[in-house]
Amino acid sequence: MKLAVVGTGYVGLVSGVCFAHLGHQVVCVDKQEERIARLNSGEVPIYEPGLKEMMDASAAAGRLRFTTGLQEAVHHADIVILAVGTPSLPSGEADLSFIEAAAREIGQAMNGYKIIVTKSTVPVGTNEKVAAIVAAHSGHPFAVASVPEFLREGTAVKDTLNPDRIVIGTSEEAVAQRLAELHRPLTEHIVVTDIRSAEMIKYASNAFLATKISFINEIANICEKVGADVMRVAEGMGYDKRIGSSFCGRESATAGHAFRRIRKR
Ligand SMILES: NC(=O)C1=CN([C@@H]2O[C@H](COP(=O)(O)OP(=O)(O)OC[C@H]3O[C@@H](n4cnc5c(N)ncnc54)[C@H](O)[C@@H]3O)[C@@H](O)[C@H]2O)C=CC1
Ligand SMILES: O=C(O)[C@H]1O[C@H](OP(=O)(O)OP(=O)(O)OC[C@H]2O[C@@H](n3ccc(=O)[nH]c3=O)[C@H](O)[C@@H]2O)[C@H](O)[C@@H](O)[C@@H]1O
Repeated sequence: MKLAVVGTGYVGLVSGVCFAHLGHQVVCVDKQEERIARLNSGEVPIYEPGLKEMMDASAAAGRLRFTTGLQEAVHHADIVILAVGTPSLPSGEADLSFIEAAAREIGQAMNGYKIIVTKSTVPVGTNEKVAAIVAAHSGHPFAVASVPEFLREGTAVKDTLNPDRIVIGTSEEAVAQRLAELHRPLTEHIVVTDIRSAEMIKYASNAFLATKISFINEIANICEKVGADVMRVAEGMGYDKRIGSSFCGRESATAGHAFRRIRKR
């Protein structure tokens, strides 16, 4: 398939490289000229095991390009993937200005039917906003879909090529089939649902992981008071398949950006 990925941060770069690795024709776009120049010279701005090797191989095979030209990338693509940042505002709300600007630019660049996929982590209702913005700037037909990303920094390539599940939110059967075809080589666990449920799955998953960390921190406080060893407590709990051992204490105690975003709410 012909893909454009808008945003070459952690999510966009790793997704673009992995889709090219799977044999798709991928054009990655970023508005940062220096970042694109570095990527075009083979320099990878982040370290993820396997990423550079896959990027070099796909670029050499002509399946992967980097550009600042969003219009040419959109013209090339059947599927346009939005992977721009959605940082927290001081209020704790997600800053959707990058999403909105990218949707506007995609609308202006449209030259025919496209499936526009949001991979960025966005609040429920955002894909409807994206659709409204694109429609306001283009007369061409298009569909929007929510395909949230669950990768972790440090294991991003492994997580992308072997995800626990892929979630596809769309209101159109043909779009679901196309996106399922794109992701089928990665996993058999493909959850197809409506757009709002897909957006909610991402937020609910982040919230649940944050809850696990908060819970074990509270248990750690109690352990200190009663003279118990929280690591052994977490291990003893974690063997229970209903509970599981991940996000219960093995990692450091400083949570990542998505956790902080949830905690502020
Ligand atoms: N980093 C992570 O571990 C994960 C992040 N996410 C979500 O994925 C989204 C992207 O995250 P990151 O890749 O970490 O963000 P990032 O901030 O590292 O990268 C975003 C990139 O998009 C570019 N960009 C912004 N507007 C643009 C435009 N109009 N045209 C072209 N390029 C544009 C920026 O220059 C930047 O390079 C966020 O919503 C984040 O919450 C989801 C799962 C994991
Ligand atoms: O933007 C997003 O939505 C994405 O960002 C997150 O990334 P992040 O919030 O940075 O959180 P993680 O990288 O998953 O890290 C969680 C943090 O919790 C900490 N942690 C984890 C487990 C644990 O038991 N204790 C603990 O303190 C880790 O050390 C880490 O700092 C996730 O990795 C993505 O799947 C997520 O959806």
